[in-house]
Amino acid sequence: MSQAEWDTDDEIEEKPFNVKYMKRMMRYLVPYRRLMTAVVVIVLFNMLLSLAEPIMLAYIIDEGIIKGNFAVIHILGSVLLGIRLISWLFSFMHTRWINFTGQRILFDLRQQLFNHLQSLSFRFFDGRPAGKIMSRITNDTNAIGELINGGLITMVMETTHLLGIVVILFWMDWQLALLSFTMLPLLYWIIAKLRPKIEGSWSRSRATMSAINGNLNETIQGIRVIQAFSRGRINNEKFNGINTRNKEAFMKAVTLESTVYPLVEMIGMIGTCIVVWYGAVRVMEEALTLGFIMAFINYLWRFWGPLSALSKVYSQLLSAMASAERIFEILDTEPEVTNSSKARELPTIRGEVVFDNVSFRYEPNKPDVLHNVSFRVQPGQRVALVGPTGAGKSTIVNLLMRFYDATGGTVRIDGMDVKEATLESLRKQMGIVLQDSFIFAGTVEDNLRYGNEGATDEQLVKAGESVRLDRVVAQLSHGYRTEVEERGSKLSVGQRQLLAFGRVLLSDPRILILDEATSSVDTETEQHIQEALQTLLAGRTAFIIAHRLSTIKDADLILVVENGRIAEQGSHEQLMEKGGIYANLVLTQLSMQESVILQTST
Ligand SMILES: Nc1ncnc2c1ncn2[C@@H]1O[C@H](COP(=O)(O)OP(=O)(O)OP(=O)(O)O)[C@@H](O)[C@H]1O
Repeated sequence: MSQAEWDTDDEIEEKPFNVKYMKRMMRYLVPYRRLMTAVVVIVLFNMLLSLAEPIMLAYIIDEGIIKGNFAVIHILGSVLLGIRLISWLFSFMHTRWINFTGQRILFDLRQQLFNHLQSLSFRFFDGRPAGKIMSRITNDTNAIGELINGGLITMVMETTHLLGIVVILFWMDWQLALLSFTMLPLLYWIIAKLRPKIEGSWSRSRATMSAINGNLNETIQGIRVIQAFSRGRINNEKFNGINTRNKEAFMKAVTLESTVYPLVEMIGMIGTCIVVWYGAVRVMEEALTLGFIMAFINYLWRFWGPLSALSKVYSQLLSAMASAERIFEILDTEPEVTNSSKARELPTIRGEVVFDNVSFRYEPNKPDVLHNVSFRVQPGQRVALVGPTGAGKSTIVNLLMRFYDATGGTVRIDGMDVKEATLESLRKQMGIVLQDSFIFAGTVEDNLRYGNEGATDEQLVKAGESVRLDRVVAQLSHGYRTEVEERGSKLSVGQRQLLAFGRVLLSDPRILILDEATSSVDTETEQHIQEALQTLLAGRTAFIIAHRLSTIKDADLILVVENGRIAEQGSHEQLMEKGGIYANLVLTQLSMQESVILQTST
């Protein structure tokens, strides 16, 4: 599937039947093959029982009611009742089993997708909207689950039903059977003409519904910006447009459906009328019995049900094909960054980091964003990455964490190429705190333990104290057990930052990466963050994407990144002496600070 399909608003709802996908979907049934075989046997047996009913009814009429033979009425009546009871029991069993296997298949598929998604590299998520990935895991798995579960059983059941009815009708009276099928071509024509229109409207209704969901999602996520820009009225109009399209598509589908199905029934009725008329003549001629005609009409009525069920399963099948393609595309995407065949555990590291002529590009056909980057960091050194926005600072960090693999050159930690280390042993020894730290739903404690589930309570409290989180926690209603809600929405930006520091401190990484704390926090929190930082950085190699002069000045090594290159490197003093880009940057910052001081003091 092309990237373009991820980018479009409407996903293709149906695809032609594909044997390969079908076989692959059927594989999910394999673990439940015994249960499914039992279901098919029961369903077929039930079908045979139900096909016997009209014939028995005919016998009751002809031999019992007309001839006044109560024994026939009693015996066959009891048999009919018995059949109903058995059918009910079997239906109960097969519905339960189908639901059970259906849920299991959905469970397996969702689990497989979820596990796989977690192993996929950043590049996969770069170009794919989260909403669409989520919809694949929920809607598309449902579509597949419904098909391999209910749909296939319906197909087996209704095809046998249909065949059984046709055979019985021809066996009873082939001329009458042919006569009753005279309406079939008309019926076929109507269904073939109108069904795609109905399906099209339903598909539009679903597509507009997903646009409604997308719009709602964006509105809730972006409510602050929406209100700040007073976009309410414009957004209402936009939503009104999508909402109207959804309503119209739904109304069209319902109107078409309510026209087609009575039409189908009416045509069925015409077929039945022909049989009644012709049958009545033959009953009067005593060529056929009343019971016979009743049974014939009964079978005829049953003929339309399977036809309509099968046509529904067919469109279900085609939409499951589209879902299968999307799901298998995800499952077939191999993680780009993986453990190589000769990957080794990275022993406890000292923290020496070397970038040796490293180049990198995010996409194969795009230009490099890093060009021949080389530097060496000694264990325990503090490195500040500075440079304009888009220069490549985060990219350097991404390569160190192996979120992506360098396209040229090598990244070495303690002399070992990171590509030769197992991902887990590498990332376990690294810690990262981003500018906007992601906090998970759960308690403060859950978030702190995220990188070290086995930490003792004392370690937890100590980590909290070390990063000044204890003062925040003291104000919370349930201390460390306080729920912080999704994304830590109950905490301020600064508090979230301290929590993220605590989390990383408890995981005790050897190399630490920090996207320097935001400036959007108050002076007191800022001071706490600075103090927390000192504890956090002690004894570790640290990479700081630095914006504040104080952090930059204190660094052991400053890397000035510009246009994907290390334009300058050295200590503050060395770079100031050089009088290049860095010195200019510092002078600009200082003059800005001075002018702010001057402005506030006048
Ligand atoms: N996932 C991505 N896919 C494609 N291009 C990307 C991706 N991430 C970053 N880039 C591009 O790579 C270049 C370097 O980006 P990077 O995020 O490393 O810059 P930065 O120096 O960290 O910037 P900032 O200070 O604004 O965070 C930019 O031109 C950016 O557009």
